[in-house]
Amino acid sequence: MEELMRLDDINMIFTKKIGFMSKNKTFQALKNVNLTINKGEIIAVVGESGSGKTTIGRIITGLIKPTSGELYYEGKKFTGMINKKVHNSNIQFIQQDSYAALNPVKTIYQSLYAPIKTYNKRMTKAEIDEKIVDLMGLIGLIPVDRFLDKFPHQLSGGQRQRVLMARAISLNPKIIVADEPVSMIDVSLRLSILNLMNTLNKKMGVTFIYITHDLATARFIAQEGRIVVMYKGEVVETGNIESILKNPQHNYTKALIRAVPIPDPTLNTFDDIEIEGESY
Ligand SMILES: Nc1ncnc2c1ncn2[C@@H]1O[C@H](COP(=O)(O)OP(=O)(O)OP(=O)(O)O)[C@@H](O)[C@H]1O
Repeated sequence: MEELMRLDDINMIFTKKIGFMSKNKTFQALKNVNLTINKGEIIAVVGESGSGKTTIGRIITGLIKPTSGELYYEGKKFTGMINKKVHNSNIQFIQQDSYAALNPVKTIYQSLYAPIKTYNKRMTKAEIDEKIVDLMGLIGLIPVDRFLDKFPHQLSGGQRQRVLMARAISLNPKIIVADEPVSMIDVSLRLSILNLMNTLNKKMGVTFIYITHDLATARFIAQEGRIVVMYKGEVVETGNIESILKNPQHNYTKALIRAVPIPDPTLNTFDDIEIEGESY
């Protein structure tokens, strides 16, 4: 496998100001994290709340800089954001709250159009419109005309997550970091979003970093990929998910497995879920 990004001994220390006149308090959110991300793979980062998953995601995307350690992207030192507004279009971040991620006063068409135009100055309006129609088809929001003039609040959570996927892939990224993308949407629609990530990974070769507290969805999405288990800011275990489930090494992983029922994906447990109403 070809290396795309490497996190080399990353530490992240946050400083919190506690009250007026009092001393700053520091908190180490990541401790000596080493991780290699390969081209085209799916990695599920699993851990409880506060274990540092989102912090890793924000560092990979270049939204924050680590306190120490180095990041390499395609073998070169990765400096993250070009400036505060312009992110590296190769690495996209999809957050949990799809409503907050979209501008409430812009239509879906406007939300998709702007980033494509920003990164492809030479594309004409007609070319961008064609690309938007293709993207909408790819992420399954059809008939396209039914959605383009809608505002975010007029869509369901699942539909908004699809729009975020479309916006992310519109820039032809190499990596998409999806931070709990299904935790705020209806259980019956989660599987379709997870499947969409799998499809985009297979069709476009996009590397997905799927961040979750939920081992079951991690297992579903990373069947052929890898899992990274985080505990208190450290990567405690990494490898093929089935091997880790069968033979967990770290006590936290053992506890995590005991705490949640994990449906076996080979039993197609999810297929039994009836999706009512909309099919996305
Ligand atoms: N900007 C910040 N300033 C101070 N502390 C922070 C900041 N960002 C994160 N933290 C702290 O770092 C720790 C790890 O946070 P992080 O969001 O990475 O965890 P997480 O595993 O993603 O948890 P969750 O699932 O709840 O989002 C938390 O204790 C959090 O309070």
